[in-house]
Amino acid sequence: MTRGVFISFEGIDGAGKSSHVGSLAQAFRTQGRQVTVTREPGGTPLAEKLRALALNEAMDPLTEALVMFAARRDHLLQVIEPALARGDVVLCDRFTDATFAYQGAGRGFDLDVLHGLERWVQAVEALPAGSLRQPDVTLWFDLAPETAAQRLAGARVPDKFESQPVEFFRRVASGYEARMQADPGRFERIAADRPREAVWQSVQACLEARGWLK
Ligand SMILES: Nc1ncnc2c1ncn2[C@@H]1O[C@H](COP(=O)(O)OP(=O)(O)OP(=O)(O)O)[C@@H](O)[C@H]1O
Ligand SMILES: Cc1cn([C@H]2C[C@H](O)[C@@H](COP(=O)(O)O)O2)c(=O)[nH]c1=O
Repeated sequence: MTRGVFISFEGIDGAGKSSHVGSLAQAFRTQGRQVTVTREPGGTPLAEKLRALALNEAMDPLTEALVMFAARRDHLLQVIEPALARGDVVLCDRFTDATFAYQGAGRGFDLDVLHGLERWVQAVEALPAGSLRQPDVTLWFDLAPETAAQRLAGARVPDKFESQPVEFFRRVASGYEARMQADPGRFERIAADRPREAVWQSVQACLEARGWLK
């Protein structure tokens, strides 16, 4: 049976991730793969309710981190693990790197606590004890916060995170950088300051190089 592949998309708000999720899903389907497209926080009825709270209600950083990980646990068990067991390609718009970047680096919340939560939440039955479910590859759309803000200006009503100042997103970007340094083999850094077609070429090239896309 074909092995499932778990691909996450990361970056600051407005970096241009979501624009490529649908195109990548189509590319995999054209090659005969079953694809599950999902997002975090969200992806299940419960996690979507938690998403609405996380994106719209003020809460302290620990509460925010717990809400993100609670949504993730439900999403992993209900959607991601069954899809990987079926052999699907799972395209997930954000995963745990976002928690380290936003709650950890952005809010300044304790990274040790986040590592602990990661260990609890991402231990799943399909993996040996001590292993955690992580994406096979993480596409990090790297864009200057000023450019992302310009792209988002007027595009939609900003939520709690999108309303944060540029300084917050500089810290978030440094959080992504730190996650990449800690696990360089998993990350692909995509220069997102180029026209959409050039960014798409890079996305395809990364997945071709790993042998997942022909
Ligand atoms: N390469 C690009 N050049 C210029 N504009 C772009 C590019 N890619 C996306 N955009 C535009 O930038 C805005 C943000 O794009 P998109 O929603 O894909 O970003 P995102 O990273 O998914 O953001 P969020 O995480 O906040 O949902 C949209 O208006 C989109 O049309
Ligand atoms: C998973 C996750 C997400 N966030 C933030 C990042 C974004 O501002 C929103 C999600 O909105 P999007 O339009 O779907 O990108 O949530 C976070 O702070 N922590 C997380 O773990």
